[in-house]
Amino acid sequence: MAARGITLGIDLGTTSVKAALLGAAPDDPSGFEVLASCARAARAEAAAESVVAGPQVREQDVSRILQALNECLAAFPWQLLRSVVGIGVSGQMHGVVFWKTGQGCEWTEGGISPVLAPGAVSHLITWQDGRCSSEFLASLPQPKSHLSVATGFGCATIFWLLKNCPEFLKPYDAAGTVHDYLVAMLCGLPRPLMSDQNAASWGYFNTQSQSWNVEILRSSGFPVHLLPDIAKPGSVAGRTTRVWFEIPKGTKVGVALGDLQASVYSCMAQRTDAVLNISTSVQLAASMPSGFQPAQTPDPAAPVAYFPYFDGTYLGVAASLNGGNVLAMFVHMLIQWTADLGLEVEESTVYSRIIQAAMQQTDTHLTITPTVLGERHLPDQLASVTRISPDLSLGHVTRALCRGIVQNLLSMLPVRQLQEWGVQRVVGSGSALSRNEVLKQEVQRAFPLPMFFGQDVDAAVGAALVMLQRNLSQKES
Ligand SMILES: Nc1ncnc2c1ncn2[C@@H]1O[C@H](COP(=O)(O)OP(=O)(O)OP(=O)(O)O)[C@@H](O)[C@H]1O
Ligand SMILES: O=C(CO)[C@@H](O)[C@H](O)[C@H](O)[C@H](O)CO
Repeated sequence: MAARGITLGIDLGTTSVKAALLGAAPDDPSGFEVLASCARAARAEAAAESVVAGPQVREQDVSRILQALNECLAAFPWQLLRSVVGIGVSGQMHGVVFWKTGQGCEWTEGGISPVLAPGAVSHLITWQDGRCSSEFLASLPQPKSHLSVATGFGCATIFWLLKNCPEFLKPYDAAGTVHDYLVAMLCGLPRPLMSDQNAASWGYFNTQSQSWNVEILRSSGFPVHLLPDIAKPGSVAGRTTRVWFEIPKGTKVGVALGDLQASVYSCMAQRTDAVLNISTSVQLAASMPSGFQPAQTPDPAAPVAYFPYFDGTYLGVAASLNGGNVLAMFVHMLIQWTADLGLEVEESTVYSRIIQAAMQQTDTHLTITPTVLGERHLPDQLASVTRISPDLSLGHVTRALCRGIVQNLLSMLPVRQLQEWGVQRVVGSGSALSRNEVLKQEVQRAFPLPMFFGQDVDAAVGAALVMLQRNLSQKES
């Protein structure tokens, strides 16, 4: 087993935290090997901290996220952790967490080495947060960016807090995504650093000039001091300030990446590959030709967005809000109905039974449009079920739900468009896909292109791979 030049990748996802240890493997066609990996459910959903926020709020408790991370790292062999020379971090995009500089975390004694615990830090207000209504978003200034602003985007959330509960922001002087927060804490950064991947996901960021829309924001009273400094994705943010789970003090930490870009990086072997990632949400992404520049005005009705990737390139992305989370909602509904009938059933049993039932039901007329959470380009269009026949078995419903998730995505980014971009093959990733044979079948049925399925810790592997391939030989920027 390789024990030199190991990189650690961490992905702070919506449902789970994942970590992977990677080593160089010159004899493998990929050039790397995954030495160990681990995933832990974060179970971080929390009630809103701000009293005015309504039922659409989606917040997560940062201490739960860090606890899941600690569990992942504790599960790795210490011999491998000792050889870590770089840490790459990615996570759920768009969301925002606030903290007080110098007091954002505490290092508590946890056995062999100190453990990171939250200090003066808010909840994470996630990308799934729905507090910004269409009317509220329409009242915000027009961004000078090719990306429009949706609910759950950091800058929209900050505007909402500013207008509805300005007191909430008072104790804090720094903000970032939750993965920017982790990087800032590991390195003791005096000001958070953010890659353009995450900055674009907050809104009011111009990817061409690589700058925030500071004037537009300032003239609307936005607290611009909360905007992080920008750094290149793939560059080094700093070095760890202490030994952490046997990882030596002074280890390089990369600027945090978006989970979308990190997943794509882990499995896009060629520029002609498209990546289909199904985890909590779903993304279908392909490389834009080098030199591609998106139109400079936002189009809120466009189902495809162009997100920054590496080295000034872009990904064309259909990012659906309705993916594995819709299946998870269905599973929780079944558990609740069963409980209402006086019975108890385990979540894992429900997943395996519904998947088994749908494997028996190879086709269905039932049609489910699964957009329970709306889509960013169609926030008010919710889910629907049509063509209901008397045979409404679990198998029919599960198959129709899986098919609906895939068809909804393809209605946003049709295969024809992928082919025009030169896509020749689709790589499937994400744990909602790898754990669900029915979803895989529906993906294979829907794509008239060769399909290849990757691993299920992709964003963590991507974050580690960026460190392995792009950082270790570079000087800090
Ligand atoms: N036992 C199971 N069998 C099959 N699928 C499952 C099972 N448990 C969870 N899932 C699916 O996996 C999804 C969670 O995927 P994952 O753990 O990759 O989330 P995540 O990485 O936190 O998401 P993201 O990276 O988008 O934030 C759930 O939404 C659900 O659809
Ligand atoms: O699914 C996510 C978090 O678990 C998001 O970060 C998505 O990756 C993101 O919404 C999308 O890819 C781009 O908008």
